[in-house]
Amino acid sequence: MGTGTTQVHKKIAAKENVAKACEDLTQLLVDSITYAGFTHLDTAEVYTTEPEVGKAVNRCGVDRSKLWITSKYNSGWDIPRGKPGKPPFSSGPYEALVKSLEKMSLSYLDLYLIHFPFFSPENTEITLEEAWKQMERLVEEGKVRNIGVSNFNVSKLEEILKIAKIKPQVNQIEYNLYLQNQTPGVVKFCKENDILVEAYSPLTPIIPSKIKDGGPLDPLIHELTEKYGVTKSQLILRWVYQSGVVAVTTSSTKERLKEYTGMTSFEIEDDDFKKLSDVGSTFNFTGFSIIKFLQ
Ligand SMILES: NC(=O)C1=CN([C@@H]2O[C@H](COP(=O)(O)OP(=O)(O)OC[C@H]3O[C@@H](n4cnc5c(N)ncnc54)[C@H](OP(=O)(O)O)[C@@H]3O)[C@@H](O)[C@H]2O)C=CC1
Ligand SMILES: O=C1Nc2ccccc2C1=O
Repeated sequence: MGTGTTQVHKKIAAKENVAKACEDLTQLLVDSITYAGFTHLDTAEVYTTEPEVGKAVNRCGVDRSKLWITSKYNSGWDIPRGKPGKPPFSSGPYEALVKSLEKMSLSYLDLYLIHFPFFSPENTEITLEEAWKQMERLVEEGKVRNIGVSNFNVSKLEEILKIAKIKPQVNQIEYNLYLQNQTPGVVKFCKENDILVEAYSPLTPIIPSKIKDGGPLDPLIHELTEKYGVTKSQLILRWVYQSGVVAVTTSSTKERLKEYTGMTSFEIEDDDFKKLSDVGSTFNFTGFSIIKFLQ
Protein backbone atom coordinates (compact mmCIF):
# COMPACT_ATOMS: atom_id res chain seq x y z
CA MET A 1 0.00 0.00 0.00
CA GLY A 2 1.28 3.47 -0.83
CA THR A 3 0.58 6.98 0.35
CA GLY A 4 0.11 9.72 -2.16
CA THR A 5 0.78 13.39 -2.05
CA THR A 6 -1.05 15.69 -4.39
CA GLN A 7 -0.87 19.38 -5.02
CA VAL A 8 -4.00 19.76 -2.88
CA HIS A 9 -1.96 19.04 0.26
CA LYS A 10 0.25 21.97 -0.50
CA LYS A 11 -2.21 24.43 -2.01
CA ILE A 12 -4.75 24.64 0.82
CA ALA A 13 -2.24 25.96 3.30
CA ALA A 14 -0.09 27.71 0.70
CA LYS A 15 -2.59 30.52 0.32
CA GLU A 16 -1.31 31.85 3.63
CA ASN A 17 2.30 30.74 3.82
CA VAL A 18 3.99 28.70 1.10
CA ALA A 19 7.15 27.91 3.07
CA LYS A 20 5.12 26.65 6.05
CA ALA A 21 2.86 24.57 3.76
CA CYS A 22 5.92 22.90 2.21
CA GLU A 23 7.44 22.22 5.61
CA ASP A 24 4.13 20.80 6.97
CA LEU A 25 3.87 18.48 3.98
CA THR A 26 7.47 17.32 4.39
CA GLN A 27 6.79 16.57 8.06
CA LEU A 28 3.58 14.67 7.21
CA LEU A 29 5.55 12.56 4.74
CA VAL A 30 8.28 11.88 7.31
CA ASP A 31 5.51 10.86 9.76
CA SER A 32 3.89 8.65 7.13
CA ILE A 33 7.18 6.70 7.05
CA THR A 34 8.39 6.81 10.66
CA TYR A 35 5.06 6.94 12.57
CA ALA A 36 2.56 5.20 10.27
CA GLY A 37 5.02 2.77 8.67
CA PHE A 38 4.46 3.47 4.98
CA THR A 39 7.44 2.72 2.75
CA HIS A 40 5.79 3.57 -0.58
CA LEU A 41 5.36 7.26 -1.50
CA ASP A 42 3.56 8.38 -4.67
CA THR A 43 4.16 11.75 -6.34
CA ALA A 44 4.07 13.25 -9.84
CA GLU A 45 5.38 16.08 -11.96
CA VAL A 46 1.90 17.68 -11.88
CA TYR A 47 1.55 17.57 -8.08
CA THR A 48 4.52 19.92 -7.52
CA THR A 49 5.25 17.89 -4.38
CA GLU A 50 8.43 16.19 -5.59
CA PRO A 51 10.74 18.48 -3.56
CA GLU A 52 8.86 17.63 -0.35
CA VAL A 53 8.90 13.89 -1.10
CA GLY A 54 12.65 14.10 -1.71
CA LYS A 55 13.23 16.02 1.52
CA ALA A 56 11.17 13.48 3.49
CA VAL A 57 13.10 10.56 1.99
CA ASN A 58 16.41 12.20 2.77
CA ARG A 59 15.31 13.27 6.27
CA CYS A 60 13.36 10.24 7.58
CA GLY A 61 16.36 8.19 8.67
CA VAL A 62 15.14 5.07 6.84
CA ASP A 63 17.59 3.54 4.38
CA ARG A 64 16.74 4.54 0.79
CA SER A 65 16.78 0.88 -0.26
CA LYS A 66 13.83 0.17 2.09
CA LEU A 67 11.64 2.84 0.44
CA TRP A 68 9.64 2.73 -2.79
CA ILE A 69 9.34 6.08 -4.53
CA THR A 70 7.06 6.59 -7.52
CA SER A 71 6.70 9.64 -9.74
CA LYS A 72 4.94 10.33 -13.04
CA TYR A 73 5.61 12.17 -16.31
CA ASN A 74 2.82 14.57 -17.32
CA SER A 75 1.85 13.34 -20.75
CA GLY A 76 -0.82 15.70 -21.96
CA TRP A 77 -2.91 16.95 -19.04
CA ASP A 78 -3.61 20.69 -18.93
CA ILE A 79 -3.94 21.24 -15.20
CA PRO A 80 -5.50 24.73 -15.09
CA ARG A 81 -8.12 23.76 -17.67
CA GLY A 82 -8.72 20.27 -16.21
CA LYS A 83 -8.61 18.53 -19.60
CA PRO A 84 -6.13 17.08 -22.10
CA GLY A 85 -3.81 19.73 -23.53
CA LYS A 86 -0.16 20.73 -23.76
CA PRO A 87 1.24 21.01 -20.24
CA PRO A 88 3.91 23.62 -19.45
CA PHE A 89 6.30 20.84 -18.50
CA SER A 90 9.00 18.65 -20.03
CA SER A 91 9.14 17.59 -23.66
CA GLY A 92 9.35 13.88 -22.80
CA PRO A 93 9.81 11.44 -19.89
CA TYR A 94 13.61 11.36 -20.12
CA GLU A 95 13.98 15.10 -19.56
CA ALA A 96 11.13 15.07 -16.99
CA LEU A 97 12.71 12.30 -14.92
CA VAL A 98 16.13 13.97 -14.88
CA LYS A 99 14.43 17.13 -13.56
CA SER A 100 12.40 15.11 -11.02
CA LEU A 101 15.52 13.46 -9.62
CA GLU A 102 17.11 16.90 -9.27
CA LYS A 103 14.03 18.29 -7.51
CA MET A 104 14.03 15.30 -5.15
CA SER A 105 17.81 15.11 -4.63
CA LEU A 106 17.57 11.38 -5.34
CA SER A 107 19.73 9.23 -7.60
CA TYR A 108 16.98 6.85 -8.78
CA LEU A 109 13.24 6.15 -8.56
CA ASP A 110 11.70 2.75 -7.89
CA LEU A 111 8.83 3.33 -10.30
CA TYR A 112 8.22 5.90 -13.03
CA LEU A 113 4.84 6.16 -14.77
CA ILE A 114 3.48 7.82 -17.87
CA HIS A 115 0.66 9.69 -16.11
CA PHE A 116 -1.88 9.91 -18.98
CA PRO A 117 -2.49 8.33 -22.38
CA PHE A 118 -3.18 11.68 -24.07
CA PHE A 119 -0.49 11.56 -26.75
CA SER A 120 -1.30 13.69 -29.83
CA PRO A 121 0.34 16.57 -31.71
CA GLU A 122 -1.90 19.02 -29.77
CA ASN A 123 -1.01 17.62 -26.34
CA THR A 124 2.54 16.27 -26.51
CA GLU A 125 5.76 16.85 -28.43
CA ILE A 126 6.31 13.11 -28.85
CA THR A 127 4.30 9.98 -29.63
CA LEU A 128 3.50 7.22 -27.14
CA GLU A 129 6.04 4.97 -28.89
CA GLU A 130 8.81 7.58 -28.55
CA ALA A 131 7.86 8.17 -24.92
CA TRP A 132 8.04 4.46 -24.14
CA LYS A 133 11.51 4.22 -25.75
CA GLN A 134 12.63 7.05 -23.45
CA MET A 135 11.15 5.19 -20.45
CA GLU A 136 13.16 2.08 -21.42
CA ARG A 137 16.32 4.19 -21.73
CA LEU A 138 15.77 5.41 -18.16
CA VAL A 139 15.76 1.78 -16.96
CA GLU A 140 18.84 0.91 -19.02
CA GLU A 141 20.71 3.85 -17.48
CA GLY A 142 19.66 2.87 -13.92
CA LYS A 143 17.75 6.11 -13.32
CA VAL A 144 14.53 4.20 -12.63
CA ARG A 145 14.09 0.58 -11.54
CA ASN A 146 10.60 -0.05 -12.95
CA ILE A 147 8.37 1.64 -15.52
CA GLY A 148 4.65 1.72 -16.07
CA VAL A 149 1.63 3.79 -16.98
CA SER A 150 -1.42 5.39 -15.41
CA ASN A 151 -4.99 5.82 -16.67
CA PHE A 152 -4.35 3.51 -19.64
CA ASN A 153 -7.22 1.51 -21.18
CA VAL A 154 -6.86 -1.86 -22.92
CA SER A 155 -6.17 -0.50 -26.40
CA LYS A 156 -3.51 1.95 -25.16
CA LEU A 157 -1.85 -0.90 -23.21
CA GLU A 158 -1.88 -3.03 -26.34
CA GLU A 159 -0.15 -0.22 -28.25
CA ILE A 160 2.73 -0.32 -25.77
CA LEU A 161 2.91 -4.12 -25.56
CA LYS A 162 3.36 -4.26 -29.35
CA ILE A 163 6.55 -2.18 -29.29
CA ALA A 164 7.92 -2.72 -25.76
CA LYS A 165 11.34 -4.25 -25.03
CA ILE A 166 10.47 -3.76 -21.35
CA LYS A 167 6.76 -4.30 -20.60
CA PRO A 168 4.87 -1.86 -18.36
CA GLN A 169 4.98 -3.26 -14.84
CA VAL A 170 2.14 -1.14 -13.42
CA ASN A 171 -1.07 0.57 -14.52
CA GLN A 172 -2.24 3.05 -11.86
CA ILE A 173 -5.98 3.69 -12.27
CA GLU A 174 -8.97 4.92 -10.31
CA TYR A 175 -10.27 1.75 -8.65
CA ASN A 176 -12.52 0.97 -5.71
CA LEU A 177 -15.71 -0.95 -4.88
CA TYR A 178 -17.74 1.65 -6.80
CA LEU A 179 -15.39 1.67 -9.82
CA GLN A 180 -14.18 -1.86 -10.38
CA ASN A 181 -13.19 -1.10 -14.00
CA GLN A 182 -12.12 2.45 -14.79
CA THR A 183 -12.43 1.48 -18.46
CA PRO A 184 -13.97 -1.78 -19.78
CA GLY A 185 -11.97 -4.93 -19.04
CA VAL A 186 -8.85 -3.08 -17.93
CA VAL A 187 -8.28 -4.92 -14.63
CA LYS A 188 -8.69 -8.38 -16.20
CA PHE A 189 -6.37 -7.42 -19.08
CA CYS A 190 -3.69 -6.17 -16.68
CA LYS A 191 -3.85 -9.35 -14.59
CA GLU A 192 -3.63 -11.56 -17.69
CA ASN A 193 -0.58 -9.60 -18.89
CA ASP A 194 1.26 -9.45 -15.56
CA ILE A 195 0.72 -5.73 -15.21
CA LEU A 196 0.17 -4.84 -11.55
CA VAL A 197 -2.87 -2.63 -10.99
CA GLU A 198 -2.44 0.22 -8.54
CA ALA A 199 -5.64 1.82 -7.22
CA TYR A 200 -5.95 5.54 -6.72
CA SER A 201 -9.03 6.82 -4.86
CA PRO A 202 -9.46 3.43 -3.14
CA LEU A 203 -11.52 4.97 -0.31
CA THR A 204 -14.23 6.61 -2.43
CA PRO A 205 -17.10 4.44 -1.02
CA ILE A 206 -16.62 5.85 2.49
CA ILE A 207 -15.98 9.50 1.65
CA PRO A 208 -19.23 11.42 2.31
CA SER A 209 -18.29 14.33 0.04
CA LYS A 210 -18.12 11.85 -2.84
CA ILE A 211 -20.87 9.32 -1.93
CA LYS A 212 -23.76 10.80 -0.03
CA ASP A 213 -25.07 8.34 2.60
CA GLY A 214 -22.50 5.75 1.48
CA GLY A 215 -24.53 4.38 -1.43
CA PRO A 216 -25.76 0.74 -1.60
CA LEU A 217 -22.73 -0.62 0.29
CA ASP A 218 -23.38 1.41 3.43
CA PRO A 219 -25.34 -1.26 5.43
CA LEU A 220 -22.93 -4.06 4.43
CA ILE A 221 -19.87 -1.98 5.34
CA HIS A 222 -21.47 -1.26 8.71
CA GLU A 223 -22.20 -4.98 9.30
CA LEU A 224 -18.70 -6.12 8.27
CA THR A 225 -16.79 -3.50 10.26
CA GLU A 226 -18.65 -4.77 13.36
CA LYS A 227 -18.03 -8.41 12.46
CA TYR A 228 -14.26 -7.98 11.94
CA GLY A 229 -13.77 -5.24 14.54
CA VAL A 230 -12.12 -2.91 12.04
CA THR A 231 -12.70 0.61 10.72
CA LYS A 232 -14.36 1.42 7.41
CA SER A 233 -11.09 2.44 5.77
CA GLN A 234 -9.40 -0.78 6.90
CA LEU A 235 -12.23 -2.90 5.45
CA ILE A 236 -12.25 -1.02 2.15
CA LEU A 237 -8.46 -1.08 1.75
CA ARG A 238 -8.43 -4.79 2.63
CA TRP A 239 -10.96 -5.46 -0.14
CA VAL A 240 -8.65 -3.69 -2.61
CA TYR A 241 -5.70 -5.81 -1.43
CA GLN A 242 -7.62 -9.09 -1.60
CA SER A 243 -8.77 -8.20 -5.13
CA GLY A 244 -5.10 -8.33 -6.15
CA VAL A 245 -4.59 -4.59 -6.43
CA VAL A 246 -2.17 -2.25 -4.61
CA ALA A 247 -3.93 0.72 -2.99
CA VAL A 248 -2.44 4.21 -3.20
CA THR A 249 -4.23 6.22 -0.56
CA THR A 250 -3.55 9.39 1.41
CA SER A 251 -4.58 11.47 4.40
CA SER A 252 -3.84 14.89 5.81
CA THR A 253 -3.22 13.35 9.26
CA LYS A 254 -0.62 10.89 10.48
CA GLU A 255 -3.22 9.24 12.77
CA ARG A 256 -5.42 8.30 9.83
CA LEU A 257 -2.42 7.04 7.86
CA LYS A 258 -1.57 4.77 10.76
CA GLU A 259 -5.19 3.60 10.94
CA TYR A 260 -5.02 2.53 7.27
CA THR A 261 -2.14 0.16 8.00
CA GLY A 262 -4.48 -1.89 10.24
CA MET A 263 -5.74 -3.40 6.96
CA THR A 264 -2.86 -5.88 7.14
CA SER A 265 -4.03 -7.57 10.35
CA PHE A 266 -7.23 -9.36 9.29
CA GLU A 267 -8.72 -11.18 6.33
CA ILE A 268 -12.15 -10.78 4.69
CA GLU A 269 -13.78 -14.21 4.29
CA ASP A 270 -14.57 -15.32 0.72
CA ASP A 271 -18.38 -14.96 1.10
CA ASP A 272 -18.06 -11.44 2.49
CA PHE A 273 -15.54 -10.48 -0.18
CA LYS A 274 -18.01 -11.62 -2.86
CA LYS A 275 -20.91 -9.75 -1.22
CA LEU A 276 -18.85 -6.55 -1.15
CA SER A 277 -17.83 -6.96 -4.81
CA ASP A 278 -21.40 -7.75 -5.94
CA VAL A 279 -23.10 -4.92 -4.07
CA GLY A 280 -20.31 -2.49 -5.03
CA SER A 281 -20.70 -3.29 -8.71
CA THR A 282 -24.38 -2.19 -8.66
CA PHE A 283 -23.24 1.43 -8.39
CA ASN A 284 -20.67 3.38 -10.40
CA PHE A 285 -18.90 6.55 -9.40
CA THR A 286 -15.82 8.42 -10.60
CA GLY A 287 -14.31 11.36 -8.78
CA PHE A 288 -12.35 12.59 -11.80
CA SER A 289 -13.32 14.48 -14.94
CA ILE A 290 -10.44 12.62 -16.61
CA ILE A 291 -12.52 9.49 -17.14
CA LYS A 292 -14.57 10.90 -19.99
CA PHE A 293 -11.36 11.26 -22.02
CA LEU A 294 -10.26 7.65 -21.48
CA GLN A 295 -12.86 5.60 -23.37
N1 LIG B 1 -2.57 8.51 -11.33
C1 LIG B 1 -3.53 9.40 -11.19
O1 LIG B 1 -4.06 9.95 -12.19
C2 LIG B 1 -4.00 9.75 -9.82
C3 LIG B 1 -3.24 9.38 -8.73
N2 LIG B 1 -3.64 9.71 -7.45
C4 LIG B 1 -2.77 9.28 -6.33
O2 LIG B 1 -3.53 8.54 -5.40
C5 LIG B 1 -3.45 9.12 -4.10
C6 LIG B 1 -4.74 8.88 -3.34
O3 LIG B 1 -5.82 9.45 -4.06
P1 LIG B 1 -7.17 9.93 -3.35
O4 LIG B 1 -8.16 10.15 -4.42
O5 LIG B 1 -6.87 11.05 -2.44
O6 LIG B 1 -7.53 8.63 -2.52
P2 LIG B 1 -8.31 8.06 -1.29
O7 LIG B 1 -9.50 7.35 -1.82
O8 LIG B 1 -7.32 7.27 -0.54
O9 LIG B 1 -8.82 9.29 -0.44
C7 LIG B 1 -8.05 9.87 0.56
C8 LIG B 1 -8.95 10.80 1.36
O10 LIG B 1 -9.84 9.99 2.12
C9 LIG B 1 -10.21 10.72 3.25
N3 LIG B 1 -10.73 9.78 4.25
C10 LIG B 1 -10.13 8.68 4.75
N4 LIG B 1 -10.90 8.03 5.65
C11 LIG B 1 -12.03 8.75 5.71
C12 LIG B 1 -13.23 8.62 6.48
N5 LIG B 1 -13.40 7.61 7.34
N6 LIG B 1 -14.20 9.54 6.31
C13 LIG B 1 -14.04 10.58 5.44
N7 LIG B 1 -12.92 10.76 4.69
C14 LIG B 1 -11.94 9.86 4.82
C15 LIG B 1 -8.92 11.40 3.69
O11 LIG B 1 -9.26 12.60 4.33
P3 LIG B 1 -8.29 13.27 5.44
O12 LIG B 1 -7.22 13.98 4.69
O13 LIG B 1 -9.23 14.21 6.12
O14 LIG B 1 -7.79 12.17 6.31
C16 LIG B 1 -8.20 11.64 2.35
O15 LIG B 1 -8.28 12.99 1.95
C17 LIG B 1 -3.11 10.60 -4.38
O16 LIG B 1 -2.50 11.23 -3.28
C18 LIG B 1 -2.17 10.47 -5.57
O17 LIG B 1 -0.88 10.13 -5.11
C19 LIG B 1 -4.83 10.34 -7.24
C20 LIG B 1 -5.61 10.73 -8.29
C21 LIG B 1 -5.27 10.49 -9.67
O1 LIG C 1 -3.83 13.34 -7.88
C1 LIG C 1 -4.32 13.67 -8.96
N1 LIG C 1 -5.36 14.50 -9.15
C2 LIG C 1 -5.65 14.58 -10.50
C3 LIG C 1 -6.63 15.29 -11.17
C4 LIG C 1 -6.70 15.18 -12.56
C5 LIG C 1 -5.80 14.39 -13.23
C6 LIG C 1 -4.84 13.67 -12.56
C7 LIG C 1 -4.76 13.80 -11.20
C8 LIG C 1 -3.88 13.20 -10.23
O2 LIG C 1 -2.97 12.40 -10.43
